[in-house]
Amino acid sequence: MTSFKVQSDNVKYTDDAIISTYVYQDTRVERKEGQPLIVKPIEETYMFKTETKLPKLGLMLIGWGGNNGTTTTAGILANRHKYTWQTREGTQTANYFGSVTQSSTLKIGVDENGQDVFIPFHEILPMVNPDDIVVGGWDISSVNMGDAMRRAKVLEPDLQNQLYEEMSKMKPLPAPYYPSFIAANQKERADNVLKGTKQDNLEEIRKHIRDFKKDNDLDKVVVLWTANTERYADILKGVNDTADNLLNAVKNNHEEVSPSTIFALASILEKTPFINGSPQNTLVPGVIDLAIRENVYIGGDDFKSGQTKMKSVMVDFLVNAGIKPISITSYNHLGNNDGRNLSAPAQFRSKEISKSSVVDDMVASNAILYKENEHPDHVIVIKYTPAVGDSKRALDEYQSEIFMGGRNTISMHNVCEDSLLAAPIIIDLCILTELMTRITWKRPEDTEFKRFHSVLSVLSYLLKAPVVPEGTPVINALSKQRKCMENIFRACVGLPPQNDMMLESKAL
Ligand SMILES: NC(=O)c1ccc[n+]([C@@H]2O[C@H](COP(=O)([O-])OP(=O)(O)OC[C@H]3O[C@@H](n4cnc5c(N)ncnc54)[C@H](O)[C@@H]3O)[C@@H](O)[C@H]2O)c1
Ligand SMILES: O=P([O-])([O-])O[C@@H]1[C@@H](O)[C@H](O)[C@@H](O)[C@H](O)[C@@H]1O
Repeated sequence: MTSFKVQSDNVKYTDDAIISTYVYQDTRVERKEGQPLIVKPIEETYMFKTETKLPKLGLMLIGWGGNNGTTTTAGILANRHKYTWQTREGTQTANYFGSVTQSSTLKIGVDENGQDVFIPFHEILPMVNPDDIVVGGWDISSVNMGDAMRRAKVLEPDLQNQLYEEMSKMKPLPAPYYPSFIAANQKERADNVLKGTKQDNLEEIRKHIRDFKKDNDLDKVVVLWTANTERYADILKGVNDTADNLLNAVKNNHEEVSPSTIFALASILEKTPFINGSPQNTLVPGVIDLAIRENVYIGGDDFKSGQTKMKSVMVDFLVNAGIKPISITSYNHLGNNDGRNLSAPAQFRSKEISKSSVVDDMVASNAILYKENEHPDHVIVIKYTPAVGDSKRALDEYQSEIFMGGRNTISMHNVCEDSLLAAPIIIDLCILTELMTRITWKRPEDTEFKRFHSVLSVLSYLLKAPVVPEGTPVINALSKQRKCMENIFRACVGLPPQNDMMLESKAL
């Protein structure tokens, strides 16, 4: 339900859609060697159509029995049942804190007194209520969700006890397990494994998706990978470089096709969006090629939940303040199973790549501070320390060059409760991906509305290493990512972008 109505000739509300005409204002720059930049304001008119009927939505988690999967499931159930539970600080009520759609707001405008008016983010456009999401999924561990929640040791016992009976009835579907892709220390969990060839696995997973949709009477499903971090797959010409080659590679049981890529293919072939919450390169070129061909949304990589999210704020602030970060040392230790998996070099390398690339756009934006190809020293360390469990400790040091050769050092200790930070992000990824399936666009002169590009870069705010359409820029600065998402949704209801100029309170 939305709590506002836009009064404008550019917005039409029909029984089942919101249709807006939006003038996109931007600037185009012409660069000529040795010449001043020529900067031209441009205007392009778009039309957006947002279907307003909400579907019955399912979320199929791969790695359902993990810390993130069980915490996400528990959080949705606790909110749905409005559970409260005792903690040392007193009675706690279920909430969706950490979810940008459920617990953040956006400025919709100013009132007659010039006061800002804010609405809940999820009211800008009709979005599915997370309480209503039906959760299911797969795990190579057969443990039911009640026992897996207990194994995760994330939630307060009083809440676990209230959820246990309902969650213990939830059993994960079997999944493909190809040992070379995750750490050897995960082998002992793998007692719920699909047998047969990769082609058999692909067909079985496709059937799982169809059955889940039918058995729960769902209109739509989103498939999301929150299983363990895999090693990178080699990108091989003739194997995973195109859709047809990749589908052939599956038929040929090729070693380089990972479980996560099998899930991505199955989702796409079932016309179901697929999101990769981990850092490995699940979305190989062949997957992207197939998603485009089948007009299905995909997104990734790697939830942006804690240490990296903070980094994409800190570096944005420093560089935009004209301060030059010269070293970023990011260390963390954690004791959950993800940390155990990451203690293996190949799996750590996947995470190191996604955590390292997060400052590139901010550094590249300031040629005053950084010469071409100059970067801050950037070190990533992750250590497995069982004693801290899911309560990951991140210790970061930002050393920067300041005025007249001075040095500024910012040290930060950030206790990121990994799953309590990741679960709301998983919920947002599900809700926003579903929303995007209801938004289409066209130019006024076009006859048909069409979907956005299959690679959903609008989800970047939620991801450490955003996958974007080929040839388009990767944005990591958190403020830019949030503004992009918010302003696209504002455009869908015919509103201009939030520009924070507040001229009405200056040009007095
Ligand atoms: N803040 C965060 O927690 C955070 C942030 C970013 C990314 N991630 C990523 O999310 C993922 C999950 O994190 P977690 O803490 O829940 O880990 P976890 O180890 O608790 O859960 C992963 C689950 O995946 C299962 N699994 C492994 N391979 C599988 C396969 N092929 N098919 C189905 N299930 C499989 C495991 O049995 C396990 O239950 C990891 O890849 C992690 O890097 C987490
Ligand atoms: O999101 P973030 O806190 O920067 O990154 C986290 C890493 O620091 C952590 O080691 C890993 O276990 C989590 O999966 C997550 O990726």
